[in-house]
Amino acid sequence: MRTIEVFDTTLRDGEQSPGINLSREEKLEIARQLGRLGVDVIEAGFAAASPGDFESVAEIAREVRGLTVCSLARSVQSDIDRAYEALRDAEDPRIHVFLATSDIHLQHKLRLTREQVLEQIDAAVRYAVKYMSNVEFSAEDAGRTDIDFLCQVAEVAIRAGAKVFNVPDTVGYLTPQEYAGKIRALRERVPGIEKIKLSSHCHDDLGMAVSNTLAGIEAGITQVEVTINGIGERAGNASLEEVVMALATRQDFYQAKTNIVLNQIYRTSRLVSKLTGFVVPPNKAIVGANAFAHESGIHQDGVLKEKLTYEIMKPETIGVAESKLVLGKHSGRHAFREKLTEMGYQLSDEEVNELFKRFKDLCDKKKTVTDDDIAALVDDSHTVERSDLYQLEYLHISAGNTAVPTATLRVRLADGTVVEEAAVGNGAVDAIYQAIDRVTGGATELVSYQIQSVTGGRDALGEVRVQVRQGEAVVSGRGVSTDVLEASAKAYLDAVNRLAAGQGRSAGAARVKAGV
Ligand SMILES: CC(=O)SCCNC(=O)CCNC(=O)[C@H](O)C(C)(C)COP(=O)(O)OP(=O)(O)OC[C@H]1O[C@@H](n2cnc3c(N)ncnc32)[C@H](O)[C@@H]1OP(=O)(O)O
Ligand SMILES: CC(C)C(=O)C(=O)O
Repeated sequence: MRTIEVFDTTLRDGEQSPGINLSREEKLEIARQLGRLGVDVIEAGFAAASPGDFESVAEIAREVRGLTVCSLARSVQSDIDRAYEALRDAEDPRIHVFLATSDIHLQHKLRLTREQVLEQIDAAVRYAVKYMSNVEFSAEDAGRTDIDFLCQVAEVAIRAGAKVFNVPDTVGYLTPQEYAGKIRALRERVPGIEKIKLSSHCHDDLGMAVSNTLAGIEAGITQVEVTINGIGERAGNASLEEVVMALATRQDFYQAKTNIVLNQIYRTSRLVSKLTGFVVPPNKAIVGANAFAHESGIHQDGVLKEKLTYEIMKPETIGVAESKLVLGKHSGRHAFREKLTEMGYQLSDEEVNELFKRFKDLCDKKKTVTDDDIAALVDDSHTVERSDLYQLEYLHISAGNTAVPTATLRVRLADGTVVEEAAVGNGAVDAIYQAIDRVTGGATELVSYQIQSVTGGRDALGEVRVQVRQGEAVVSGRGVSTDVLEASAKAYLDAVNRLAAGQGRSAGAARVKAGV
């Protein structure tokens, strides 16, 4: 089994993402975590870019042990000098020299001929090798470089002393077959290439960075340049977690492994996301919030019976506690029952079926159904069971800053009779309560009214609690709904139902409790 070296460039190419600017302390924190993650090389920055970058590279070189620390440098002596100075205290330093090799870059950017480029590569690598033996050369835009010229470039760099030859698909242009073809051609045609490390560095402009990296490995790449969460210039780089987990999960296919400590992957991803401010999309492979979450009933049923049905890797492998069954409108009874059991409810099949209907109704109104929502549903269903003289069937409110608040409602009585009433009030809630009083015919006084959100977000469940008095009797009522006016109606009816069931306390005791 081959071991593929992981060269992490989160702190160099990753930081080149528009919108990311890490402080020295943040870079050091990430570098330390990359050490725990077990990467082989950290590209700590581009020392010549700024005094801040220089200091970051120097600090990481001083502090982080047990791996190679590297700095990028253009093919000019001043950049190589700065890289060397910054890496002076590293346990195992590497200078990473680069120069573009595609005709487009030569003609428009560098304004050099191919001969001049070969000379500059030779001179730069030889200059860097004077400082240290561990020198990497990158042929920038190798992806669009003519293969004959790329072979010449590799030959010159290797002859000058490069120990690593990197083949960047700088603009993410190649297909996996083309990238693998380039690697095979280099291996077949460049003398001495088998004695050095051959490296990939793929960008994601067409969404093929990971595929190209993996195709490169199939073709003989021995080092992969990657970033955490795939951050990097423009659309980003090949993501470390995807490449590493593809190798780990499909060892049968790739016959290759890495030194990465897999259970540090999730933690590293979270840290980089937090410090860069780049949120990981929920559907991101490996580290996205949904990567191990199942919502649809058929999948949840399968996972409950055997995780292998829908999980190709274990969440705990990458450091995620466990996979989740997310309850939503696509969920089925198996997962719903499992959730109720997990929450400590022991309910009959009939109760679960009844709750399941109400859960589905709630899912149509609410994007995410949380444990609190489910607890509220269960509590609410118990309320209905206890007091079922009046049940709300229909509620319509008309209100506004210039309209007279009006409530129209339909209530079903225990004997099946349906009563409809309408009333106006001081506000929408008052109008509802007036209309309910008309239905029940009771002279009921509202003692207290409280409203709160059960869960977070704009689609949260609202919970209304009321106390009402009828003569000497005072009772409480509770109602829950995504619509606070419906919750208000349900709470009042709950209280009225308790009164009807003779559950009221004496007004004296209630006054003490309610502080009235
Ligand atoms: C594919 C990649 O990711 S490469 C890395 C990209 N990263 C960065 O550029 C981040 C850090 N860069 C910087 O801070 C600045 O660009 C610096 C400090 C390196 C240089 O800044 P400046 O001296 O102001 O030059 P500027 O960036 O405007 O232009 C780049 C110059 O370097 C030249 N150049 C580009 N690549 C190389 C190279 N590999 N070797 C030698 N010269 C190069 C360009 O041709 C241009 O030269 P010119 O001034 O003669 O036209
Ligand atoms: C400097 C090289 C490795 C690079 O970042 C690229 O070509 O994308």
